[in-house]
Amino acid sequence: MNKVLIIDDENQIRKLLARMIELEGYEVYQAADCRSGLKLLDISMPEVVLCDVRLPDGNGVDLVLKIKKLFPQTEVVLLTAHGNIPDGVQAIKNGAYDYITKGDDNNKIIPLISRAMEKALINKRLESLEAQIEKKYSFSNIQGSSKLIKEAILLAQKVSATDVPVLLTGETGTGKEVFAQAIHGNGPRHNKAFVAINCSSFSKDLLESEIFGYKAGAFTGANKDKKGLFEEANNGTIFLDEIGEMAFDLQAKLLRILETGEFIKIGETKPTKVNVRIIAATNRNLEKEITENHFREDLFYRLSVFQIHLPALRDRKEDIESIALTLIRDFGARLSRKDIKINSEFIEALKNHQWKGNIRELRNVIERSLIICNEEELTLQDLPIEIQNSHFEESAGRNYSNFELAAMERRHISRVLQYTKGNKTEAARLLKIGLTTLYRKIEEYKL
Ligand SMILES: Nc1ncnc2c1ncn2[C@@H]1O[C@H](COP(=O)(O)OP(=O)(O)OP(=O)(O)O)[C@@H](O)[C@H]1O
Repeated sequence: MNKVLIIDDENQIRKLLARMIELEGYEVYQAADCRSGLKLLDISMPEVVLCDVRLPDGNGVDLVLKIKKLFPQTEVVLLTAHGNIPDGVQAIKNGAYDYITKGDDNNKIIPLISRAMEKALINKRLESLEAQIEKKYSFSNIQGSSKLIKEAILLAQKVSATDVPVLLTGETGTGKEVFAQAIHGNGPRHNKAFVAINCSSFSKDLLESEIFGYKAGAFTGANKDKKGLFEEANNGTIFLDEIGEMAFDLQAKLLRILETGEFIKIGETKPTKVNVRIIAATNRNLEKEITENHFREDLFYRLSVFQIHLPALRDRKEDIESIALTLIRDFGARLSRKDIKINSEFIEALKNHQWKGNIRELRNVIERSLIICNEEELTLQDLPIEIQNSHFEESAGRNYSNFELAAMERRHISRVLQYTKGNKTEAARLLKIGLTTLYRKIEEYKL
């Protein structure tokens, strides 16, 4: 139930108001002075406060200021004396939602409370969304406790307080965008825009229009002016993903922004000035791209003032288990499989895999396994076949070629043994081979 607090020392009026408001379905609290009003606010957190001006221990107009400072999402409506407009005006300056004349405007009170309540509920929702975004854009979101990831986090934390351009390098799925968001979210620009663009998703001309914008009439189809992403990100951060894919002549324009903070829109003659922090990312070897004349050396030196390399998942194997468990918990909650158990072989197989797609691939594999799994426990069988295979090979201590019959036989026997929960007599019966043969194969394949 939504809550309203009435602060008024005139008992009769307060009780009358309380009755009226209760009849509208609100939970009503009452206080007779500033001190008990603030105390009730703290305990019951009402969304709306209806407050008299003259109170025994203070003035309602000043109280508005205090309430808004301590409880910014609460909306206050001031009850002013007849004809005292200056009080109402000052209350609004102090942050009140509105004011109303006591006694005269009784029929306006309920609609006003209802509007103030709507605003207070929006304030609450906004605060919770902001908290969610803050969490998303924070370093606490970056999982892993290996030395390599900790070093990368430490560097990123240091650079986040500055305006220096950052170049994030690392394979696909290693978290370059997650790092860019955290650097932005922890820096002085955190409450300004974070604009991301993947340079590989556009042709050269489209990318130029997207990033720098254009003037109406610049080319056929340019009917009106278009703001580019640099303007959208003004005072905030732009994240240029896959920077290695940017066309050579566009790179010159980017270099100019880095050097002067200015660029010229397509079809424009005057430069536009912006104040944008640039974070770029690549999974290419830019030094190699420079030698092949695909990337400008001067731009590289400008961008790579502060370079952070994000380690591949296979180079920080010690993180795989904890990341996997967190992902199982998160996806498990979403897929209503909160209490699912995890077989140790499942985790071992994850640790043995090469993870060319890094955390993105791990996320996808975990989500898929949870969807596929029909039992109470995640087992090897719930993993994609290539992960199962590499696990079998790893535990056999040798590499089988893709076409080797032995590899398939090993995998099949292992699965049947898992199915019979290690019961060899039952496994031999299902495989239609003798028990001694099964023992020999278990020995041979090191199962
Ligand atoms: N350290 C991490 N902790 C938790 N989640 C992570 C981490 N790194 C990456 N992820 C998750 O992995 C996925 C891929 O991350 P992200 O898009 O940041 O990678 P990327 O390196 O930018 O990839 P690409 O080069 O393909 O753009 C996202 O779902 C992200 O939430």
